[in-house]
Amino acid sequence: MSALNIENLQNTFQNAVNLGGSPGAVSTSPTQSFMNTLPRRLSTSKQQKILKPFSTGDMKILLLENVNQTAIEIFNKQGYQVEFLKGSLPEEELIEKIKDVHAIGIRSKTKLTAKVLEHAKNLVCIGCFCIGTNQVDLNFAAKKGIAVFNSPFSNSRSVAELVIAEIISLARQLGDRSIELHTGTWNKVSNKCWEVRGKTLGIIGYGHIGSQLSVLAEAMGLHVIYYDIVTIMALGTAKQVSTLDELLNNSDFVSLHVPETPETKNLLSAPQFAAMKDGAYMINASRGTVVDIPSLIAAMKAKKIAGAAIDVYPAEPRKNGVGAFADDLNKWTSDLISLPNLILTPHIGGSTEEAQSAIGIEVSTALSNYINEGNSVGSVNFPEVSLKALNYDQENTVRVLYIHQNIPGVLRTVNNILSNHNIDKQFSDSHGDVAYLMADISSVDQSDIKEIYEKLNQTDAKISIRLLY
Ligand SMILES: NC(=O)c1ccc[n+]([C@@H]2O[C@H](COP(=O)([O-])OP(=O)(O)OC[C@H]3O[C@@H](n4cnc5c(N)ncnc54)[C@H](O)[C@@H]3O)[C@@H](O)[C@H]2O)c1
Ligand SMILES: O=C(O)CC[C@@H](O)C(=O)O
Repeated sequence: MSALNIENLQNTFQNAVNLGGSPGAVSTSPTQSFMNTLPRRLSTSKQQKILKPFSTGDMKILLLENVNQTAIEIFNKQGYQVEFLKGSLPEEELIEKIKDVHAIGIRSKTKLTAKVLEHAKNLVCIGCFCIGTNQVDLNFAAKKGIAVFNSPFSNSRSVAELVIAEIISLARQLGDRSIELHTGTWNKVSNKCWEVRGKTLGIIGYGHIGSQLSVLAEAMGLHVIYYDIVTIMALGTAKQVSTLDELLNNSDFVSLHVPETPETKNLLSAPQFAAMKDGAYMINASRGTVVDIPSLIAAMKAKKIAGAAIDVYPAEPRKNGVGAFADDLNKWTSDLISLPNLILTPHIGGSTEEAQSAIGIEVSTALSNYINEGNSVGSVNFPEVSLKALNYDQENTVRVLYIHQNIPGVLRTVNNILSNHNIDKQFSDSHGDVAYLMADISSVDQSDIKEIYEKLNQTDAKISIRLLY
């Protein structure tokens, strides 16, 4: 059973009575000012009706990992109950907490595995307040009817700027000079310190971040080459190369911007470091699994690699704190931190005020749109379906949200159930094994709603149902 279903029908009916289909009742619902801030996908001159067939105060949102204040404000304006925690939670605590929440907001550390999601009886949607979604079992979530949203590019610029800073810092050994001076050592050297002008930057993964980095790097006089599994239009004078080896053989700096996938695990390991130019530099701000760290340590000890910057690690601490980054987390930590010209940062590539604020707004808005209207556009694991917002002229109209197994004959069954009413609009799409039907049906009396719900609930293909009005 999904969240806002039969158990919530009492609330549903109560709320319907409260609203009474009348615009005057809007003051009991979330503020219109918030709704006005939502980027509307379809404009209408009529006042949009706010669809919320549940008591908003019963809507529970759990926000972990210090999700930005902008998100809390948006959810508060909706009238939802928001619980906010600064860190992520260990599995057992997460399982307890997730049991009764309707939406959860996380960043990169919270692992929403099948085991955890199995306990999420009321969960309607998940917000990843970041780019990466590898921390969520996306297929399992979809099969449970849980839509997952992320922020695909709000922190791309922040990551690209960090990498630019690191390219110059590595070329000038800035980290080491700074540490030395902090401890009283004056070490004025130019040996193996370089300008970046005229050097070659090799970018692995030319997506949102890689291509931003390309533009910034060219502005500083670097030549840019890139390797990607798909053919992508080059920006500026950058050039795509056809093999990873070609990139590694020709780059003074190699920067990784690929997602975590089975194919990118240990993408850079001993053979790839061997293929790099002598004295080259490596930067990884993608995911910790992409670089085989013991091989990097060996290549740096052998002076094959002259410096590296790492922002992401195979295992990362759940929260900030002294002593959190140690051998019990990743067994090679002591070995790694002893290396010269190595910049280590605690997964802060996307951690700027600008990025976090934009992500907070973007993801909380997507979740609110999905909760309130059923609009799944932008979901990363779900069919993307949307219908024009209903307006107050459309009395007695109910929006049916029916998530179901993608098997033949379902639409016929559903349309039979809805056939006593006028189906004003209908939109259905599928994504793998899961399909999502959204329909606005008119001429529905309050007394019909429970019956429609119960009939849909008895269909074999049903994953979850919500009725909004
Ligand atoms: N350090 C941070 O704080 C931080 C912040 C944001 C994103 N990230 C990470 O950076 C990654 C990239 O972000 P993005 O927004 O540029 O993603 P994106 O999806 O826009 O681009 C990724 C690119 O990698 C390519 N790619 C995939 N597999 C590849 C492979 N095996 N070899 C070569 N290319 C491959 C894709 O074709 C795509 O062009 C994210 O998935 C995330 O894990 C880290
Ligand atoms: O903010 C985070 O925890 C993750 C940042 C980054 O890795 C992302 O995927 O956007």
